[in-house]
Amino acid sequence: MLIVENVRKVYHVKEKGSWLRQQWKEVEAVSDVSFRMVPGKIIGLLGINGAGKTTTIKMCSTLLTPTSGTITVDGYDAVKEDRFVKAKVNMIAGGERMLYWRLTGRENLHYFGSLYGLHGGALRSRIDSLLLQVGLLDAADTPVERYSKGMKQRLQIARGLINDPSYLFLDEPTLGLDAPIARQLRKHVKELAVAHGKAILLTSHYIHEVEELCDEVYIIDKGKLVAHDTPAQLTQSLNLETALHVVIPALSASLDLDLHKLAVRCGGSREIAETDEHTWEVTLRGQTDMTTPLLSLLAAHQSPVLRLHTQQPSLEDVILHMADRRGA
Ligand SMILES: Nc1ncnc2c1ncn2[C@@H]1O[C@H](COP(=O)(O)OP(=O)(O)OP(=O)(O)O)[C@@H](O)[C@H]1O
Repeated sequence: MLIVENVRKVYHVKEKGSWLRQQWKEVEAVSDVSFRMVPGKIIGLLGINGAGKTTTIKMCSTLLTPTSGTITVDGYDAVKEDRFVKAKVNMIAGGERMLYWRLTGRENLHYFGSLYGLHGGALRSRIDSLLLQVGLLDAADTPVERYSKGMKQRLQIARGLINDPSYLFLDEPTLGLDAPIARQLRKHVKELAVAHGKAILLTSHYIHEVEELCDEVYIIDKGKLVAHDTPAQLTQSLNLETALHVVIPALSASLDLDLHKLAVRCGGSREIAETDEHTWEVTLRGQTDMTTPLLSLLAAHQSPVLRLHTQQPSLEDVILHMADRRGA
C-alpha cells in the first residue's frame, strides 16, 4: 500500500531583491494532504489549476522531497529509503515531455530501463513485451520524431511501465489527444488496474474521464484535501440540483402558472424557452424528483409530452460548486 500522511510542500522562490541581498518567498503548494493507494484501484486527484496535484504526484514518485509529513510505499519511507521506493513507482505525464525524439521507441525504452538498473536479455525481453502491449512493435525502430501524438503517448505508457511499478501516477495522461486515442488509452489504464493489479492515481481536467475510471476521488483545493468519496457519492452528498427537461407542443398561460407553482412547491425553479421547432422546452431544477407531479400536471392540462429527460448532477458540477463556495 502507498500511504501519504499529512504531507506539506513549500517551495522557496527567488524574488527580485536589491543587488546586495537576494530575497526569498515561500510558496505553500501543498499544505495538508493524506490518502492511500491500493492494488487494483484507480483514485482520482481533482482540483482547479494550481491546487497542488502535480506537486503531490512528484512527492509520491520521489521527484520532490516533502517539507513535512510522510509517504510510505509498502513500508518503505519515500525520503529515507527512496532507492526501494523508486523501484516500485513511476509517473506518466501527458503531453510530449520525457521522451528523446531523435532516438527510436526501442532506444528510449532501453535508456529508461538502464536507469532502473535493467540490462541484457531481461531488459530486451521487457522492452519487447511492453512494445507489444502498447501496440508499437512495428514502429519500435522508428525515431520518435516520426511518431503520431497517440504513438508518443503509448510509448510514454511503456516508459512508465519499464520498471514494472506497482504504483503508477498519471498526470493528465490524455492531454491533447483525439477522442478515439484518448478512449483507447482509458481502456488501457483500466486494464492496468483490473488485469495487472496496479494501484493508479490519475489527475485530469477531463472530469468524465475521472468519472469513468476512478473508484474513488480526492478533491484538492489550495493544497488541502476538501473531499474524498466515490464519484457517485460525491455528486449525491452535495444535494446538487437535478434538471428535468420536457418538450411540449404548446404553452397556455394557465399551464405556465401551474408549472411555476409546482417548482415553488418543490423548492426548485423553472425555465421556459421556445425551441427552433416552435415547441416549448420546460426545465425544472430542484433537489427532489419532480417527474411524477410534472407528468400529472401535463395530463391534467391535456398536454402531450414530446420529449422528456433528466440531467443528473455530474462530478464537474461538484468541482464547480466547491470552487464557487470557496470563492475560487
Ligand atoms: N517549482 C516551483 N516553484 C515554485 N512554485 C511552484 C513550483 N511548482 C509549482 N509551484 C506552485 O505551487 C502551486 C501548486 O502547483 P501544482 O503544479 O502542484 O498544481 P496543480 O494542481 O498540478 O496545477 P495544474 O492543474 O495547473 O497542473 C502553484 O501555486 C504553483 O504556482
